Formats: sequence, structure tokens, C-alpha cells
Amino acid sequence: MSELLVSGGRVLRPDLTVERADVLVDQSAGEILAVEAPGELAGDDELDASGGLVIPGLVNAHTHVAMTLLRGYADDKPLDAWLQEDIWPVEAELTPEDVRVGAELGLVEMVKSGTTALSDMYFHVDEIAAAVEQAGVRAVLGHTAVTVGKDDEGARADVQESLDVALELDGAADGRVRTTFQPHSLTTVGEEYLREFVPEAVEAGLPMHLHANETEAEVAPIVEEHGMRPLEYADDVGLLGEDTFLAHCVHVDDDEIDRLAETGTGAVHCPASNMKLASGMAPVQRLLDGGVTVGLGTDGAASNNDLDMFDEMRDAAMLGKLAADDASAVAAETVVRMATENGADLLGFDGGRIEPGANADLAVLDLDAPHLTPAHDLVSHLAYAARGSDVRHTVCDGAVLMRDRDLTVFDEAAVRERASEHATALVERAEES
Ligand SMILES: N[C@@H](CCSC[C@H]1O[C@@H](n2cnc3c(=O)[nH]cnc32)[C@H](O)[C@@H]1O)C(=O)O
Ligand SMILES: [Zn+2]
Repeated sequence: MSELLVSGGRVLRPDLTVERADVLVDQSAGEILAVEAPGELAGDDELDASGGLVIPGLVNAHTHVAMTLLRGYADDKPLDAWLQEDIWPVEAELTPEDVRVGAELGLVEMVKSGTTALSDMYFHVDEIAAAVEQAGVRAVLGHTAVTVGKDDEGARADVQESLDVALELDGAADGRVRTTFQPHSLTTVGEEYLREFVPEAVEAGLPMHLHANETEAEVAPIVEEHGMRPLEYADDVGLLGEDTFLAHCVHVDDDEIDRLAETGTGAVHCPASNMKLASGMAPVQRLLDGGVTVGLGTDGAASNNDLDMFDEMRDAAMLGKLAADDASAVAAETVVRMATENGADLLGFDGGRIEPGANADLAVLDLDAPHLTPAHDLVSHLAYAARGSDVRHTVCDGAVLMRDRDLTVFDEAAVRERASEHATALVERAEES
């Protein structure tokens, strides 16, 4: 049994207190074995955490990791126009290899900024799973089904593929890959397909992940067509439940919040994307007060435009206060929990906390920086002052993915170069067609 000692640092405990401690990791089981006072433990290998803070690996609970190739390609538009005029036409040109390269770039960015788990929605999912396997992180993946604009045969095939991919890929990468059934949203998948396939997904025991109540513009047509608020409709077609989590939940009323809580449905807040696309302000504090588990996600790099979960924590805290008109809303501890234990809970991983028995998924931040000085309150620093580039080491499933800011899992320069080449060629193809 090989054991890794993360030594000499301070550790963020599950109750969000910070203490000086060493962390011992069982690398073959991928589990935290012990958290003890400095000097009490020994390992075969060591990660130097002196001057640092050991935190749970961050959980990006909603993203489209391969969209890094479209970072900065189309900005400053609302969701509908952005998707239809810019993003979808280019995505139509994406090859499996593009998706692989885009996913690798996104995963490099994630590992470098302390993210060890993600929930992704996309297509060519085999390629994303292969990139996740190489990156060493955990991921909940799936094929996202869209039926609008397709004939019946094409629509059914796409939703069937979402089911098939979820069943086939579950457990890949030594169990680090789990899956979800993924209707894209309540307006982009027709009712007949939801009524047919959702019960199948439930029957197969598949968790579900979709976009919901993201913009005001998608709420009105649902109310008009079905005579119900979107989440009432989602419940009616069987989408809500303990194994479902919904990205965005910006435009939800009190009844919908109650419905989420009663059914045990989770929500993923994506503050940067919601601000950038001017989608609105999610009532995060009300969701939490109502008993809903709320995680945090970056959404894709084309609507953010990075995958840094430290930025996302700060954005969530800032926007949450503005939305509640209350500076005490969505406090520092709240966003740290959203990015760690709540995310792990939604994704179904036994992580998000530094504690014996939990998954050995962690990041070590270097606190020796002017923007992290003085150290009155390290939870405040995590929420408001730290950046992804403060991360010095990243560990997932007991394996060291980055040591002293050097990736062990990818050749970073090669990934960046390949991604740039693929992104340029992709945009050229899209503009010719
Ligand atoms: N476009 C494909 C499948 C969709 S994959 C998931 C999709 O979600 C898109 N996406 C990214 N961010 C958002 C968002 O904030 N809301 C809704 N869709 C998004 C993304 O560009 C991607 O097309 C088809 O037509 O079959
Ligand atoms: Zn999204």
C-alpha cells in the first residue's frame, strides 16, 4: 500500500475550521486515511504543504468542458441569440478529435485551479471520458439530447443516445466516471420525448441533469404551452427527484423552490454565465433556506470565460447578495460549501471534505501571496481573495495530478498548442460552411 503524506500545512476541516495538520492518503484505495497533528504521521511519498492550505478538491457541478475551444469566440449576446447565431453553427463542425482536445484543455485548466470533479453536458462523450481518464479527475458525463429542429427519427435517436451513453460509460476510468441522462432543457426537448424516455431513465436508475429556468424567455413558452410553471411541468413528466440536478434555476418562484426541496432535486448555480448572458439573478439564498442542495458550476468557457472555481465562488457570493438585497446572504462559508460538499453530494461522490474515509480529492493552496495577506480568516480568502493560480498541488483519487504547479498528467504546452490549432481550424470550417 502506497501512502502519501500532505505535510506541514493548514487544513480546512468539514466544519470549516482551519487547523495545522498533516493528511495521510491511501493511494491505492484513493481514500483519506488520517488527519493528525503535524509530525504524527509518515508516508512513502510526501507533498509539501508548508505555508499552504489543504482544501477539498473543488467540484464544478455544471460545465461543457470541451467548449474551451470556443472561449472568446462569441461574447456579449443573450442566451438564445448566442446559441443559435454563434455557438450551435460552430458546434455542428466539431469533430470527435476537437472535443477530445477541447476537453483536455479544459481539464488542464481545472486541475491547475484545484478542481477535481466535474459534471459535464456535451456530445462525443467517449472522447471526454478518455480525456477525464488521462486527467485523473472524477466526472459525471453524458450525451446531451436536443430534439427541436430534428425530424422524429433524428430526435428519438438523439434521446436514445443519451440513455445508451449513460448506461455504457458508467463506471469508466476505474469508477471515476459516472453518468447522467441529459435532456438539454425543457424547451429544447419535446414533451413527447420526455414522456417516453424519462421513465426509461428512471427505470434504469440513471441520475438526470438538464438546464432549467435559465432565462425568462424560456419560462413564458412553457407556461403558455403546458399551463404550468417549468418545474411543475418537469415534475409532471417525471424529471424531478433525488437523483436529478438542474443547472441554473434562475427564474424560479416560491412554489418551484418548494417543489425542488420536496422532491430532493438539486440545483447548480452558474453565476458568471448568468451575469454574462444577462440571464438573471438566481435566488440562491432562498433556494438554500428552502432546503435545496445548491452546487456551483462555471458553465462552458464560452459563457464565463474561464473554468476557475475560485472566481465562481466570489461571483456567487457577490451576485447572491445583490439578488437578496442583503449583504449577509450567500456568505463565504456558504459558497465554500457549495463548491465542495454540495457539489460532491449532487454528483454522488463521497468527497468534498478532508476527513478520514472520504475520497482523497484535495488541493493545496499557496498562501504566501500579497493578495492573501494578512490571514484573518482563510474561509474568507477562499471565497473572496484566492485565485486558481494560487493552487500548488492537486490530488484526486489519491494520485498527484499536479505537484508544485507541474502537471503530471498532461504536457501542458502540447495541449495548449493542439487546442489552438484545432480551434482555429474549427472556426475556419464554420465560417466557410
Ligand atoms: N447542440 C447539440 C447538443 C447539445 S450539447 C449541450 C449544449 O449546451 C450548450 N450550452 C452551453 N451553455 C449553455 C447554457 O447556458 N444554456 C443552454 N445551453 C448551453 C452547448 O453549447 C451545447 O450545445 C445538438 O444540437 O444536438
Ligand atoms: Zn450549460
